[in-house]
This record gives sequence, structure tokens and C-alpha cells, in this order.
Amino acid sequence: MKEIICLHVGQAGCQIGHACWELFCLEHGIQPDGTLLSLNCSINKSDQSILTFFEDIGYKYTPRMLYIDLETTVLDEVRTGTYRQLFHPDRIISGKEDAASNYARGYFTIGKELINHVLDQIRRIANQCHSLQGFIIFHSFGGGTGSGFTSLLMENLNIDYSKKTHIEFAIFPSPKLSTIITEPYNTILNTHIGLEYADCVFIVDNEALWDICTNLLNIKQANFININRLISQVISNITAGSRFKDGNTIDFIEFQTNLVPFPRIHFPLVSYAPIYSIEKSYHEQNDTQTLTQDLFHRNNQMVKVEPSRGKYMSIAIIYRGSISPIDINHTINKLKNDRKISFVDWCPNGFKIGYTTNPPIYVPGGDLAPVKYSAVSLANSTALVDAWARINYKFDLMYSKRAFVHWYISEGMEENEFNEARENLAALEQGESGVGKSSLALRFTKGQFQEFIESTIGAAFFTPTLKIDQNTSLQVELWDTAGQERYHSLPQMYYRGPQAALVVYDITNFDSFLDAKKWIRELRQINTNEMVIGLAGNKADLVTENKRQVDTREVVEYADENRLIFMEISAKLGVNVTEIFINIAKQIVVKQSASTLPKSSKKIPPTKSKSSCFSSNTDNKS
Ligand SMILES: Nc1nc2c(ncn2[C@@H]2O[C@H](COP(=O)(O)OP(=O)(O)OP(=O)(O)O)[C@@H](O)[C@H]2O)c(=O)[nH]1
Repeated sequence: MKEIICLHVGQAGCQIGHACWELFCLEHGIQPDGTLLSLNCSINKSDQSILTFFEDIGYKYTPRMLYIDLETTVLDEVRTGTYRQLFHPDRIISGKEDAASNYARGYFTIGKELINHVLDQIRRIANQCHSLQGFIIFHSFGGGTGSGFTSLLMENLNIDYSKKTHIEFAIFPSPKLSTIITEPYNTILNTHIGLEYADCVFIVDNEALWDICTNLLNIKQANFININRLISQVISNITAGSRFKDGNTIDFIEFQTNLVPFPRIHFPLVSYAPIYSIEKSYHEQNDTQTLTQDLFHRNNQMVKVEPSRGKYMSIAIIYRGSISPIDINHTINKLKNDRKISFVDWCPNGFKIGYTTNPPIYVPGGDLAPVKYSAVSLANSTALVDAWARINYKFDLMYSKRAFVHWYISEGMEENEFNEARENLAALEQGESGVGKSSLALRFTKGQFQEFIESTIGAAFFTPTLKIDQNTSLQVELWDTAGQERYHSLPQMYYRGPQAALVVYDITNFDSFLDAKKWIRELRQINTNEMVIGLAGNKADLVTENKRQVDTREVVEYADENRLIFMEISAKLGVNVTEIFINIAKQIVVKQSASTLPKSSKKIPPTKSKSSCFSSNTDNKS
């Protein structure tokens, strides 16, 4: 038996916990006091998989979990509520004071007072396990406890249980359901830690859930009870493979292996189907094909992003109910053949399918209609970049004025941590949206291309050699610098004396061309006429997909006026990549020959662009 321990942190984590345990109890035939409903219920004592989430203490079952909140109100409701006898009282841990929406209070001050007690309780639960598989942590990104205390907990879990799996279900902030102004800070500070310590984070966006409640379930004024019940159905589907062994189930380790191609890209986009109310259920078709198609519709997604703006790296679908495996295969093959779903080039067939015959359960009084089948998809998609961009933008607006930062500093946090966290998050936002200068550097120096390349933080350095003609080769010092605005000051360090710069824009993004112009203006100011400047319009391969936003003629005109070496290139296909570097190098050689400087060993310093900066260093062997 591979046990899982659930940790519910903060108000959101604990309230989602109520909904989940209510549903798990219904699914496993467990009554609110922990005893089994009856011997003839569908799940009986011989089914050992119940023990993944519940502990058998002889006369009843008790959830393998902890409720943790820094203040007591939410947990007092559990202590006095219908399920009070289900939970072990020691596993409901509350403090006296909340974190006041401040990550630093959850992490440094108030959180520190509670952490040892929490770790003790976790140790006790872990000691009861036969073979602990890992932890699921439920929390919000936006709350002080949900963000700060979760970070503290994750760091400690990774000391004590580094080999175990750490999965998170995290609530992404939505202004519609929350008025916490500091949520962007808390979200980014928490994600910064999660990037390192979590194996997989399933994000649930309250705004998407609000829309689902309003549009698909006709709920006039959705509240957290409606939203949490919906979330619990999704979580139930995702964990069904670990809780029921009756089909071709996927457990947590398999998720991770199949969904996370790179350790930091671990935020699968969650979708659920079917979602309809009891009134509508009489008119809806509920077959495998409709179910599967709905999973790829933006209305059924748990995060508000446009799926067609991204590409999939991997997709796991888990079906529930007595669906025939032949039907599933047929549907997935059709999905692949229709080519409506586009995968990244390096993972063209990334489907992982699981199913459990155990059907979804209707919660009495719930909003979702009772259905025979359901499905959840977990998709690692580059479309999620938009969600990160939204939150990063809000962070930048506040942080540019250092608004509210003093509250964090007064709790013991250093301001530098804001910068570090934000830089770390830049990589997630960048995704495919970068202009492609790092891809260009990779193609040029190693002849390789990676569909998903992490954005440059600071600067990267290469020393390739360029063969200009049979007699001349040039050793180049190439600096690939981060192009984001916040690094504007950084390239100044490299500017002293560069001989060339290559500025890169993305032909499918007009703003990137405007940014490129800005960089060129700045380069000219710093280096007057000395520097050879190249301008590369990257992603030329996307022209065939009608994605061009920057007109070549306009750029040619601009390049002529500004004496730039201009070429449209494709780092992906390797088109014009070496050529543009050679053209720049040739012009450097011409300038060198014209100057009085000796021909050997000359330095070409760094350069920059909207999202890139390179500097080079020449060895001219004639
Ligand atoms: N889906 C969902 N979101 C919730 C719930 N309760 C709060 N939230 C969201 O969670 C965020 C606030 O976090 P909370 O969990 O309330 O705060 P906390 O972690 O207890 O932290 P402090 O109150 O600062 O100690 C906001 O984005 C809320 O919209 C809930 O029951 N369900």
C-alpha cells in the first residue's frame, strides 16, 4: 500500500479540504463518524486502496491528513461540524493569529511558531504508513498562510522527506473573489519556492471556476461552497487512480513522469467534464467523444487561458465510469488525427491515458448533475504562460512603487527576496513568448533548438569561432543577455568597448520590433558609430502559419536608415543564423582593417537586444 498524506493549509486549503473529504467519504462509503456505511456498499473492507487516503484504526477510518490554519475560525467549524468525529483532533492545528495576507508573516513570524508542531504531527502520520508515497498540499497562492506557511512547510518537507512526491493544488488569485491587494506578491513569493520544491502544481483559478459556476451551472451568485465542491470533483478524479484499483489507473508517480518534461515546468492545466446542472443533464450527451472534446474547450478549463495560444508538451486524461477502453482508444486516435491539438515538436504524441471503472459520485445538494462518466485532463501547455504574465504584470506595477513592501520587511523579509522571486518567475512567463535570442544563441553555438527554452536571467556567455572565409576565422565572445526591462541596467556592464551587437525581434510580435528599436537607439547613444549592429527578425518559419505582424519592407527601410545588417532568420530551422553572424563578423573585419589597430586578438564586447544582447571577442587569424 502506498499512502498519501494530505496537508490543508490556510482558509482556502482547509475549506477545499471539507469538500474533498465529504466527497471521498461518500465515494468510499464512509459515514461522517468514520464508520463504514454498510457491508454491502460498493467499497468494502477488502478493498485495500481505501488505505491510500484513510487510516484503518479498527472500528473506523480516519483521514490521513492535517488541517493547518494560523487562525482558528475556519477550523472551529470543522471541530463542531458534521464531520467532527471523522478527523483526529490532533490533526486539526490552528494558531491564534492569521497571517494578515502577508507572506512574510506566514513564513517568518507567525508561521515559525507553529511549524515544529506541524512537523511533529506529520511525522506521527508518516510513521503509521507502510510505504509513504508522498504529500498533497492544498493552499491558496494569495493568502498569507496559504503562501507563506506553505513555503515554509515545503522547505521542511524537502529536508525530512526529500525522496517523496510533493504535489500541490493551489488556488490562483482572482479579483472577482478576493479583495486581497497583496496577492500578486504572495503568489510570486510562494511560486518561487514551489518551483524548487514541488514536483507538480495543479493550479485552479478562482475566476475560471466562478465563470463555470455562472455560465455552465447557472448559479447566480457563486460562493466558495459551490466552487469548492467543483474543485473536489476534479481532485477526486485526479486521485481516483490512487484510491481505486479497478481499471487502468494512473498513480501519482506516473503523473509526474508523464507530465513534467523539465523539473520547473510543472504546472499542468486542469480541465474537467462533464459540467452541467441537473436541469440541463436531461438534454446533454455524455459519451466518451463528447466528454473528451469538452476537456479541450476553454469553458471547461480550471485556469483562464486561451488553449489555442499554446502548444501541449504532454497530456494525461483520466476517465471514470464504465467506459470501454476501445472507445477511449478510438477517441484519442481521432483527436490525434484531427490535429486540432497541437503538440510541441519534440513530444508529438504526449498522451497518457488512465481509467477507473468507479463512477463519479453525486453530492446531495450539489450543483453538478449525477453522471455515469467523467474525465479530467491534465495538460502541460505553454498556454499557461499567459496566466503567469498576468500575475507578473500586477506584481511589477506594485513593486515598481515598492507599495506594501514595508509590511514584508517588518516581518523579517529582505527586499532582495522580491527581486529573486520575480526573476525566477520570469522564466515561466517567458515560455515561447520570448523573441528567441537564446534559441538563436543555442542554434548558432551548438546547432540545436529547444522548443521550450527558459528565459535568460542576467547573461549567458559563449565563445564560438566563426569561419569567415578560407583564410579568416574569428573567435567571438558572445554574451546572450536577458532582454526584459528590469535588466536594462545590466548590459551597461558589458557595453564598454563591444564591436558588435545583434538585436533580435520576433516577426510575429509587433511590440518586439518597437522594443528592438528602443535597444538600437540606446546602443547608438552608448557607442556612437563604432559598433556594428545587426537586426534579426526571428521566427521566420511562422510566416507559413500566417502569424507575421512585422512587415519586412518597413524593417528594411528602418535598417537602411540606421546602417543595420538586417536579416529575417529562423532559430528553429537554422535559417540565416550563421549567415547573420558572418555578415556582422565580415563588417567587423572591414572596420578593423580600416582602423589603425593591430589585426590580432581584438575584443568584441557584448551587445544587446530587446530580449537579447550578445557581445563578442575576436581573434583574427589571417
Ligand atoms: N477556491 C477557494 N478559494 C478560496 C477559499 N477561501 C479563500 N480563497 C481564496 O484564497 C485567497 C486568500 O487566501 P486564504 O486561504 O483565505 O488566506 P490564508 O491562507 O488563510 O491566509 P491569511 O488569511 O492571510 O492568514 C483568495 O484568493 C481567496 O479568493 C475557498 O474556500 N475556496
